[in-house]
Amino acid sequence: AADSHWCYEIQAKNSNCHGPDQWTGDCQKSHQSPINIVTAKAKVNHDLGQFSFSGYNKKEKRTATNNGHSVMVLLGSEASIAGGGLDVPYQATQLHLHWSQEQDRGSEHSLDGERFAMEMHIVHVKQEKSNDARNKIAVLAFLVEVGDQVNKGFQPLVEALSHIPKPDMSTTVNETSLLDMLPEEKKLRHYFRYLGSLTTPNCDETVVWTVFQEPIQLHKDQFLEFSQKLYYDKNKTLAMKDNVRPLQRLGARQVHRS
Ligand SMILES: Nc1nc(-c2ccc(Cl)c(S(N)(=O)=O)c2)cs1
Ligand SMILES: [Zn+2]
Repeated sequence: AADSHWCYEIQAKNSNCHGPDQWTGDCQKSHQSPINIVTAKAKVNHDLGQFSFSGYNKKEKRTATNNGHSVMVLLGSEASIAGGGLDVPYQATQLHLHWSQEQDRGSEHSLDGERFAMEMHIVHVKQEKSNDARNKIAVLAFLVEVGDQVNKGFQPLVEALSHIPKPDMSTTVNETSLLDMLPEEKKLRHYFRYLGSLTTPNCDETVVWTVFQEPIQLHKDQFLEFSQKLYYDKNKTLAMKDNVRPLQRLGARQVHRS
């Protein structure tokens, strides 16, 4: 029921769902995400080499869904990553985003206290079984900056948003390649790495995080579509925005950098 379901602070104010400080599962543990990354304290690790992206350049029709917390694009495991200091290859399963309406509070991670307009997460899972559960999932996190440059690679997703205003609605996204949505590959050499969790319940502490230094550029109008076309609820009373978990304590963890 809505009372027991998890939600973001912006929703908890007006309904009896459980906001971030009431999230259960692993959400109250000590290796949580997101975090603020103090870039000067990140330790250079030369094992953090370049990523090799496979299937990221394939133009595919995909399904986008409003799942009541974000817009999620299913990636049907035809894309995968290797390298980037990861122990084995990981298969992409989905991408989704977090955002606000303001340009400085829509990202989940922050860099030296700076927050961005949005954050895109491409979620991957390990191809083979392994006993180490701490890195079962690999999320590639891209910060998004807003400017006057149209991001052509984002356009198919932006155009799909008006077809999925309410939770549990899905639509087809025309040919997009993941690579077209990202900063150019040679700028993806610089990234931060740490072990953390899902930023949504049950906040499982099974994620090896990669936060790229180079932001994605999006046009202001493309950015505004997310908070203007999507809703958290079926009555379209609450626009979907600020689907951002508060910062978590780093604790004894070390952040590394490539
Ligand atoms: N129902 C939903 N699930 C998610 C989700 C699932 C897996 C992962 Cl890994 C994440 S996150 N933000 O940690 O990347 C979010 C969002 S909304
Ligand atoms: Zn996410």
